[in-house]
Amino acid sequence: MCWAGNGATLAVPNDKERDHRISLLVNITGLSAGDGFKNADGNRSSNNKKYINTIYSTDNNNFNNSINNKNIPNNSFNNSINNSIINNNNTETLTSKLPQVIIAGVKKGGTKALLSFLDLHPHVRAFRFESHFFDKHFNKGLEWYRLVYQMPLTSSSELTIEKTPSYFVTPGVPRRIREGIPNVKIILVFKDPITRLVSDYTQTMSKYPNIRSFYYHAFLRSKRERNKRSWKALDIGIYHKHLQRWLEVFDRSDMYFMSGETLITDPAYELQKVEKFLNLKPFIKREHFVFNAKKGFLCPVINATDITTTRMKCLGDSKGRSHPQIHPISLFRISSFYHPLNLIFYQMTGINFNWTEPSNYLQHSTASKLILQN
Ligand SMILES: Nc1ncnc2c1ncn2[C@@H]1O[C@H](COP(=O)(O)OS(=O)(=O)O)[C@@H](OP(=O)(O)O)[C@H]1O
Repeated sequence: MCWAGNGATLAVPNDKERDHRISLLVNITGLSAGDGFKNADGNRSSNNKKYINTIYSTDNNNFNNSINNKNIPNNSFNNSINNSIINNNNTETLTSKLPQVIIAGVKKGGTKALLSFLDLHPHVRAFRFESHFFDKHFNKGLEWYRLVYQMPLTSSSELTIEKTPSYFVTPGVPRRIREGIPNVKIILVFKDPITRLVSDYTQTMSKYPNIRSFYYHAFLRSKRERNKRSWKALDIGIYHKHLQRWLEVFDRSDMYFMSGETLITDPAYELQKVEKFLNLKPFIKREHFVFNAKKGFLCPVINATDITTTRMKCLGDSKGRSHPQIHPISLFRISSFYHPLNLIFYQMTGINFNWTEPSNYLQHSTASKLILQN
């Protein structure tokens, strides 16, 4: 199994699996191998083989485009498909399964780190893209999700896992997941909403360098645009509000809440707890993670049993960005907003995440004395 870092190599299937995928698509679409799928404009694009090859392109954008441009008749997915392949040793049938585990958020909580660390486990197969099936593609049907969206071929002992962080905040998603995959387990990684917010802002800055200041977004924009939507990034951190929707639909025992902070400082500890939650054989150890000074994070190592052949696999550049400095007074003000909401969230989850208290942001600031005195 190989982990695709951000924008890095995609797990390309072997020939056998690729041929199998092609025949599968030909079956479910009713097209012959020479026919082409139509793109969004109704023009025939390329032949199916080329289409499949595009799916397995090593470029994430190509993958997403090929999925978005496709125009496959919906009802053809209602047929039940004999989707299986014999593994290389001819010992077991592998099938594409709907995910048994979904990492449903939170955005910037450490979801990619968690997915890639879990993928170290020999009985886990991570789906490497954010499918957005339950929030954006639900009308395409579960078979589309499972087959056309390329859930990996797995044996009966392997778990398929995917992550789409926007699920956490999208109303309707918990119920869709529950009804679509009744036995699914949900994992949520929570980070201090302030760190999460700054991380989110940093990501937006990297895409739109001319974005207005953090201060503007946090304090001015919502006032000025009182009747419009307030800053969405701020809303994501109102965890108890979003979690309520999940708890109305899922048993607490089917959900695992993780600390994004511990995932950074001691990933093995968190991963071992997840192994228990998923009834996986214990596998992940502290030796699987080595601190990389350049990255500033613990990175997973492949082949951790033999130190001479280990290889570090840090996450890509978009994970672990350096954050802009935000004025402590701004942080204090936002923290004062989140703090009472965090307490409700701690009560709801039964976990004290111990996130930074508002006054801590002011400890080294002269302005703090003024604010605390008044
Ligand atoms: N080992 C390791 N290496 C790098 N980064 C790590 C790691 N563990 C956790 N993290 C944290 O993951 C944050 C990104 O979170 P997500 O993957 O959930 O982001 S996203 O929602 O998919 O965009 C990312 O946020 P930023 O620091 O803002 O980049 C990291 O803090």
